[in-house]
Amino acid sequence: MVHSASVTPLRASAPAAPLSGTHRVPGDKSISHRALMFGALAIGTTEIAGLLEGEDVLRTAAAMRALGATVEQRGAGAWRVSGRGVGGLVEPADVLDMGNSGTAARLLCGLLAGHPIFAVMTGDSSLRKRPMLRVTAPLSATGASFWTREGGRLPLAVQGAVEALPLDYRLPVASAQVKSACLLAGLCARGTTRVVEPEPTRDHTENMLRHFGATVRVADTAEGRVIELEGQPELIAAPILVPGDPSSAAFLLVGALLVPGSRLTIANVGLNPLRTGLFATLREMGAILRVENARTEGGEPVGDVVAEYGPLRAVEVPPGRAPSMIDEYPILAVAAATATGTTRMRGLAELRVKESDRLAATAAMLAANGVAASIEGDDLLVHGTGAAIPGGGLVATHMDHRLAMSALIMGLAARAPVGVDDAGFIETSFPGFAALVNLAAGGEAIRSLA
Ligand SMILES: O=C(O)C1=C[C@@H](OP(=O)(O)O)[C@@H](O)[C@H](O)C1
Ligand SMILES: C=C(OP(=O)(O)O)C(=O)O
Repeated sequence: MVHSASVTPLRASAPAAPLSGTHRVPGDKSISHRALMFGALAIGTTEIAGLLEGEDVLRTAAAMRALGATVEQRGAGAWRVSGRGVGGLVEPADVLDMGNSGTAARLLCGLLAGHPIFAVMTGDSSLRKRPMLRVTAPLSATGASFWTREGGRLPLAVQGAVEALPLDYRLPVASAQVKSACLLAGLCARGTTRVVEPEPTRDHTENMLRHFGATVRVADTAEGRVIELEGQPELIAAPILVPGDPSSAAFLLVGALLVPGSRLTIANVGLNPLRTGLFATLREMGAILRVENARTEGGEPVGDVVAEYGPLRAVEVPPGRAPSMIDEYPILAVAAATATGTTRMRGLAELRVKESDRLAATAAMLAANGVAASIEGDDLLVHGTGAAIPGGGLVATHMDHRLAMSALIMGLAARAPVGVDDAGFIETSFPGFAALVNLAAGGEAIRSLA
């Protein structure tokens, strides 16, 4: 289950045929983490269908087991979680290793803060560089104590609160992980936990809390979006249907926009409006991208997304859109590389603290393949070629799945093949990525570089 010590270099080149057919991508990563965590906190047995079986989510599954929940795989994507009730998690016997996953680590901090137990958490060398103070600082106000490595990095130790106090916290950055950590801690606290976000971020936590029976109020006010949770609810197990991950669908859909003659459908994609900023941006760029069979499933909007090849033009992406497409900038940059004109993506400071410094790494990925890109403050500028990307470069992925997938999609639309130094981290969020691209391309567009 864990990314092995060996690296997986891959190379992508223009496919012999356009991308076509109807395909599905694995389950949504954000919803999958939360399904396992809420299942572990609920009374009864939660049946999950469509769970993402990527390494990040498997880390969460292992952590929930270590905290006393029963977590079983029943079939492909079908998982069963028997929970311990809010406040019922037990002290783990060993260190919790969250691998490459920021979401798993930060949400778990919230969950642990509310339980009177001691735990130690670590992660891989990418996760150990990422800031945890953004959660440990607000969570300390519950009464929990955190000890982190210098700079607020993992490994960390936590002694959870005996009687957690409710938080009243205004997020300094737009982050669904920080919001969710506060709400998870608030489950164990007596009284109302209040979180204010400057910009709305993905609301899967709020939706799932309601789905399990908690009382959550959301109001848009002059100070931002205010979320209030009534503490110490009894969460009751409820079935969860995980839609396809729009952040994963993005790679194949952009591939279809870029490879001449393509027409591709990704069925069953989650279309929560707080996740669809990329699709809005691509449409502004002139992309032929439409939703068919729009429906609601398991409380989340879902649809089949169809993409067709066509020319793209540069746009300016406003900073306020970042939360709704925060993981999609590397693949948007690939689309922008083929567009006519210069695309400016504004307000991307948060990209510096992802699995890698995605702002620098995305610019370097483009530069290595003959596309001019620059960083001005927190903005990324991509000078589109208005034609095929030159390609021919080897991209350093820095343990970052989204860079690896973006670079490989770029290779499909480039004149010369594009290599990536290590595609192994794609397993964190999109198992089977290369095979699915090759299926859509009807041949080996992505192959081993070894
Ligand atoms: O809450 C979540 O599931 C996520 C929130 C985002 O992170 P931030 O909260 O740091 O913006 C996103 O980048 C990550 O992939 C998943
Ligand atoms: C940023 C990401 O995930 P996480 O923060 O969970 O590592 C991502 O999947 O792009």
